[in-house]
Amino acid sequence: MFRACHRADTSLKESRQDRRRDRLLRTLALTHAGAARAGPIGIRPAADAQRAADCAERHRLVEISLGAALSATRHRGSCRSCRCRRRGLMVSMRQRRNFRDSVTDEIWNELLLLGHRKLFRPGHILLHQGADASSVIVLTEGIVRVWQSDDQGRSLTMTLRGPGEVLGEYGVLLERRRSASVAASTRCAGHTVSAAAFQRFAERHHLTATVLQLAVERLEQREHLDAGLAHLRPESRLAAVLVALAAEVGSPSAEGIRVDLGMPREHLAVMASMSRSLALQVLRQLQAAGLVLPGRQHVTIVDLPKLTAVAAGESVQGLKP
Ligand SMILES: Nc1ncnc2c1ncn2[C@@H]1O[C@@H]2COP(=O)(O)O[C@H]2[C@H]1O
Repeated sequence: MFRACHRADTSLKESRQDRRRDRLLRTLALTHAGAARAGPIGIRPAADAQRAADCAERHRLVEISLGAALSATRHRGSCRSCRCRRRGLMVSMRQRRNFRDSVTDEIWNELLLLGHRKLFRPGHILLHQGADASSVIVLTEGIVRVWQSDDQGRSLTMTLRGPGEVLGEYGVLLERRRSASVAASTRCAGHTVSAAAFQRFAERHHLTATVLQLAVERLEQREHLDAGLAHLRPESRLAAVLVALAAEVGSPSAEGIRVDLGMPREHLAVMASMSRSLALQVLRQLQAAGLVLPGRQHVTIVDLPKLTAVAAGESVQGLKP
């Protein structure tokens, strides 16, 4: 009787252990499939395995978007979408406010309806410096490069701008010629709205001040960056430029925050006020320290919190001072 009970008890225990092991293996296999790069997400019951895999995918995105630290406000967070209570260090990214963020869906859609949609190939020039400002382009997809040419024909890239921006607004609202040229860095789509229609739209919705305020904020940020550049070491200068571009047009990718430059990497040198050879050397140093992954026409920021620290002039492990 005792033996029978003991056997029954043992086989119960074994089958429980087997089931637990099975669950574990299935869960790990599923989560591993879904989260090869997401890191451990804990062991869950088999019934939850699919949800765990979905969650791992979401986590990766959550982590990447939150991991894109610009504001360096670190906090402990958990995944709200699946309530799996996965805790970790998360950092919130403060992306630049643009026109799209400043208006309701209704107003944005009304603006799009005022124009006609156009597609632009990489390299296409949307606005020419010095030309009459007869329209604005409401950018809905892609990234553009803004640059100015000086009297000697040298061009200075000022910034990159992304979807949700109104391009050519300075000339139209201030009734001036184009202050800069704008070209598509990637494939772009936008709605061209005539100057008169945009002015009426901005007045109707009391948006003239908002558009000008966004422009002033942008110019102030550029001035702030330029002022900082003068005092910083080369690696901090380049890091500051990359961090600023990430705030403008960075998008989450599997490796980190991808910044599509739409120009050879050497052009970053001009933005960071240094020679091309020095810029390439610094990029290699940042790459060796695991902070960035340079591509042909893009740079992926692998560790934005550290790059932000470098931009602020702090010393970072792995980067030679
Ligand atoms: N410093 C800048 N930062 C961002 N965008 C700019 C900057 N300078 C010019 N632009 C944009 O480039 C456009 C060129 O034509 P506009 O001057 O009409 O309007 C300008 C802005 O939309």
